[in-house]
Amino acid sequence: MPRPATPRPPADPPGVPARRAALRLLDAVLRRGLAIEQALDGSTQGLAPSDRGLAHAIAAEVLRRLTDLDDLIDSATRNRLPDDAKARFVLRIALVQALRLGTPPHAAISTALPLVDGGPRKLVHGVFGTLLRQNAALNDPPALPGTAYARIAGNWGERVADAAGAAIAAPPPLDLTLRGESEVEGESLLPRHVRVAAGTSIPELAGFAEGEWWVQDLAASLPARLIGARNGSGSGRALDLCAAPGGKTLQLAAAGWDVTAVDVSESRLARLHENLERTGLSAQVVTADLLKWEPGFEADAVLLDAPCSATGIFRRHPDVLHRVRPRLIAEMAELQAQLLPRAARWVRPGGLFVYATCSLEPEEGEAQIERFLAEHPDFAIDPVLPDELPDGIPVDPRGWLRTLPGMLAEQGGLDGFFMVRLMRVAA
Ligand SMILES: C[S@@+](CC[C@H](N)C(=O)[O-])C[C@H]1O[C@@H](n2cnc3c(N)ncnc32)[C@H](O)[C@@H]1O
Repeated sequence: MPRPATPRPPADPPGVPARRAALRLLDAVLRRGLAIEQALDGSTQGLAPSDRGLAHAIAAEVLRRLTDLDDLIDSATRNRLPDDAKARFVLRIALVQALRLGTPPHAAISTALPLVDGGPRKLVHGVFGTLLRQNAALNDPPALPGTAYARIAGNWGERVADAAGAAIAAPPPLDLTLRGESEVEGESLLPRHVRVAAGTSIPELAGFAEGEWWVQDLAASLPARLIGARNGSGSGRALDLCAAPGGKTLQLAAAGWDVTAVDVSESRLARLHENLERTGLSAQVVTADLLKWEPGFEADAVLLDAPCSATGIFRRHPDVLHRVRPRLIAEMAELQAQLLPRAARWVRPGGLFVYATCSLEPEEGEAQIERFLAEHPDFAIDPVLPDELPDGIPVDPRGWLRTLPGMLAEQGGLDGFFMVRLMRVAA
């Protein structure tokens, strides 16, 4: 006997699928501890690119404003909603659209209510309506989550933590690294750098299809700059370790190095291949786990852009403010401590070794290098020079570079990074 067909759930009305995807993204970050980028494909399957973009924008803005959104919600509920209550998630999505993203309130709430499913629709509708009637507003600049604020303030002081709050108030500008001498309109803070306004459409900008530039935060462009151009005769060999998606590989290749780029992630290396193709630059690309791989040669320059907690890139990836915990920082520090001495072995005597992380945590930067130098007397710091940097970024007296929230604030800021240039000297 044919089985009776299971009734299909009714299709979502227009506008709802993007909000449902935003809900899935927030669940992935806040309840499962994933990065937005990790969850994006799975959470937005089947959506048109514009809806995928909208889902991402809603989730990212909720994460920038989460503390203030929750304070508003708590001010309008008699019994505090649990942190993981569906109703709280749906209210965050509706409120952020009405208060931050310019969505008309009736559209924000009517596309959010279906997400409550069998839950308390009346409560969600009521809290949303109450807050809008009270002309509720979100703080500017936004408050960081308490744990993130305490960690930044503990490491770098309250001024830096306050600057981090200010840095997420608006999307940051976009930095382009130029392959050669091409002209792109915008502010240039270093040679081969141009800064364009947030929201600029990348594919429509002149020179994109021709591969004349690539998007790379100004701070992220500094480690490869510390290696510099390959001058003189012969082919200098550079190892770019943890290379994907390849911003630094492109810089090294454009500067004349014979680059071997290594990364363990095939999907991220696929983007590196696309980037090489678009820019017409070349590199040998190796898929390998650096804890096992051996290059079989000593390089003139080695760049290790180590995997890290990524707390320095919170402006574009606000999920790190919520999901990075001390345990993840400790795990990353352990991995870095294993990668550093391996990478160092592959630097020829007299060669350069640059270590970088996009983290605000001293455990992943300063502490790694202090320990490495104590254990490797054949390496010494080759201090970063002020004229290698944009005005307004100080070199640490110990010769390394630490970029922090608040630096270059008037020009739009830059990501938080640690980087150091070492030279292999005789032991
Ligand atoms: C900070 S990202 C690299 C960004 C890249 N350098 C750029 O400029 O585009 C760190 C990279 O380390 C890679 N990675 C993590 N563990 C690794 C390992 N054991 N061996 C090789 N690569 C690894 C990750 O796949 C990730 O692509």
